Amino acid sequence: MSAFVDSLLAGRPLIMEVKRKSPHGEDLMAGRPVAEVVASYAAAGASCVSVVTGRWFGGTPELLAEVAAATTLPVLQKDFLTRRDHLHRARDLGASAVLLTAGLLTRSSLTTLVDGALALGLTPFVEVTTEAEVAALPLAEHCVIAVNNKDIKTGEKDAGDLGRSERMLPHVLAAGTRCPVSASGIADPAVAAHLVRTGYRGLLLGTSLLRAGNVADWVSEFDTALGRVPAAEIPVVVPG
Ligand SMILES: O=C(O)c1ccccc1NCC(=O)[C@H](O)[C@H](O)COP(=O)(O)O
Repeated sequence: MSAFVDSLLAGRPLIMEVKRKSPHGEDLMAGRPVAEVVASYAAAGASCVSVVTGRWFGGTPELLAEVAAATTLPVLQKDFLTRRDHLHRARDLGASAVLLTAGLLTRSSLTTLVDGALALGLTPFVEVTTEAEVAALPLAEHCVIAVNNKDIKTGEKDAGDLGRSERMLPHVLAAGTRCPVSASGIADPAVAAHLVRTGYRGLLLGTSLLRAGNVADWVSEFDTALGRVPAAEIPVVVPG
């Protein structure tokens, strides 16, 4: 059982991210309080919230606690988590899911961390960029498998290759996950809707939402592109 996966599968397939800085040093919060950004995500219909605590993106562990205190939605911690005590800290600070970056961990560390996360009731959110990483994944059926469209090894300074998500989806599904996610570099609501139509059950959105003037408008464009009627436009029928 995973609150993170259940929330994504039951609701809008959007994980909305709090990240202080872009890889190029741009201030993405623009002076807004964390709680205000998180509230705008919840109001716009996020199913889950992600928070980047890595310091190269301006994050801190305390930012996780701040985000978790501001929402009842399941929270993903994005950082380079490499040890079991990192998992304990994540849980204690309020995370429901933890990022494990397959390309940066040995197979045995990844297995230990997936096991450790599950034992603590945390959902392993395993990020992959190659088919070989997917094939080597332990306990894939208990993990979210996220295809990262950007390259973390070069600090995600690239624009992102959304074709990677398309190419890798059959391999990700074959691994047995209930919840394939496409992450990073998704700038356009129509492209986001296309990824969902191809079979992704979750999208991780950071920069595009943090830069959007109005998150609700972005989501409404996404809903329209997906063929969903935005809640605000459903006519209220008063009986009798
Ligand atoms: O991807 C990682 O391995 C990673 C590790 C530590 C901190 C952050 C990490 N990734 C950050 C991201 O992948 C992006 O912030 C996230 O996917 C949203 O991307 P974007 O929509 O392009 O801002």
